[in-house]
Amino acid sequence: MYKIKTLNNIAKEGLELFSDRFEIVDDKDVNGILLRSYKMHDMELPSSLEAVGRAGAGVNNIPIDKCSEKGIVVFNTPGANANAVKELVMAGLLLASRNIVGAIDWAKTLKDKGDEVPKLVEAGKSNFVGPEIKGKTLGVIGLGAIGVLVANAAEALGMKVLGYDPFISVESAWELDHNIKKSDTLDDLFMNSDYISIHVPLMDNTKGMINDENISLMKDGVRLLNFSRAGLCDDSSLEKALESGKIARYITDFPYDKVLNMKNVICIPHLGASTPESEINCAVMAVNEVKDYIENGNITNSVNYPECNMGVCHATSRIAVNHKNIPYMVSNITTALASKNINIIDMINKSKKDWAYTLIDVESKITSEIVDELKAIDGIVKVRVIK
Ligand SMILES: NC(=O)C1=CN([C@@H]2O[C@H](COP(=O)(O)OP(=O)(O)OC[C@H]3O[C@@H](n4cnc5c(N)ncnc54)[C@H](O)[C@@H]3O)[C@@H](O)[C@H]2O)C=CC1
Ligand SMILES: O=C(O)C(=O)COP(=O)(O)O
Repeated sequence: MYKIKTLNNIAKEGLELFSDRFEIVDDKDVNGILLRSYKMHDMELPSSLEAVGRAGAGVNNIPIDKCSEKGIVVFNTPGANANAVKELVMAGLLLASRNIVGAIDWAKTLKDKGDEVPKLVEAGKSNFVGPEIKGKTLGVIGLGAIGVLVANAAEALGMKVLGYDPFISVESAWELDHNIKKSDTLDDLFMNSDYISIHVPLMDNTKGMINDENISLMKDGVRLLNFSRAGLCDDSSLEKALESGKIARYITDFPYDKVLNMKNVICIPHLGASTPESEINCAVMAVNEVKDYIENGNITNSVNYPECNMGVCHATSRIAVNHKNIPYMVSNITTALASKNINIIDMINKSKKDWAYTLIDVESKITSEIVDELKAIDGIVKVRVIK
């Protein structure tokens, strides 16, 4: 029986897809983990762990390098929550413009003022005037699953849209509305945008990408939206810019104490992916990925190991080997098998940056002696007998 542990609530529509070869348990020694935003960095990774499935996009809550070194494949669910985030970003654009939150708060103060309310409304409303988004320029940083949807939706609402993504995928480029202008540099986007929305992952090279230097290039009164991760904006730069009015409003899906105390900030409690549709999409995708990896050794949408698919095994046995992407691995593995007179009938070897994966179907039963021999090869970090 394969054991799966969930570290966050995972939609039942996903969990139900596990066959009766799987059980959801609360043990330590599990084959797979499913999670959303749970921070795994301080968690001990058991030697039994084969797969981590992030039902969502961002993987900064998972110790990817540590997982790679232990041969644990980390999956995410690209695009599965993108529409949910896009819809909230569209709301964010309007919240950034029309002082809707301030106005609603003020309207609540009129409670119990009887027949006076309509008169007070008409007298007070001029305090809450805010600009339209139509005709204004939105700069979208990161044109992946979410950025593309945001750019296209803003364009459909009459905005001019500038996009910046030096690593844009061919698929995203195909999806992008032809009216969206490419910004060759980030500086160019900062200088020409009335609204800026960030849709990049939090990584070492994107951390603090909104800082004093970049803010100084922005238009006075720019409105900034961050539905990606808190760490993309430098705290003290943000605080200064909001205080001076350089940034007129900051809308974020990632509240923390310091930002909650800043002026002109609207905080949403990380609701980007919190729709039933997105929760189901993410759970279904994550479960299918983890299940196919554990049962068949196939890898789809991993962030640390390469894509690999040999379907269901029809041979006598299948072995999966996670290893470093270094010379002689394939020859060492095949030599070890040949030395035991094991004939290979199908095989894939793929690599992704520093890590590689070899999936092999053979005509004989795999013994624990062969597994131990493979495990002893320098560079191999995990060996699994799938069948
Ligand atoms: N608020 C929420 O609930 C959610 C937040 N997110 C956040 O949004 C981020 C983006 O999500 P997706 O669009 O689904 O991911 P994605 O992987 O489809 O897109 C990310 C894009 O950023 C681009 N990129 C990377 N580094 C860049 C850089 N330095 N400058 C410009 N572009 C760069 C990539 O080329 C890629 O096209 C996630 O990493 C996550 O942090 C994602 C889902 C839900
Ligand atoms: O998918 C992402 O990156 C998100 O930020 C969504 O997080 P959640 O699944 O709502 O905890």
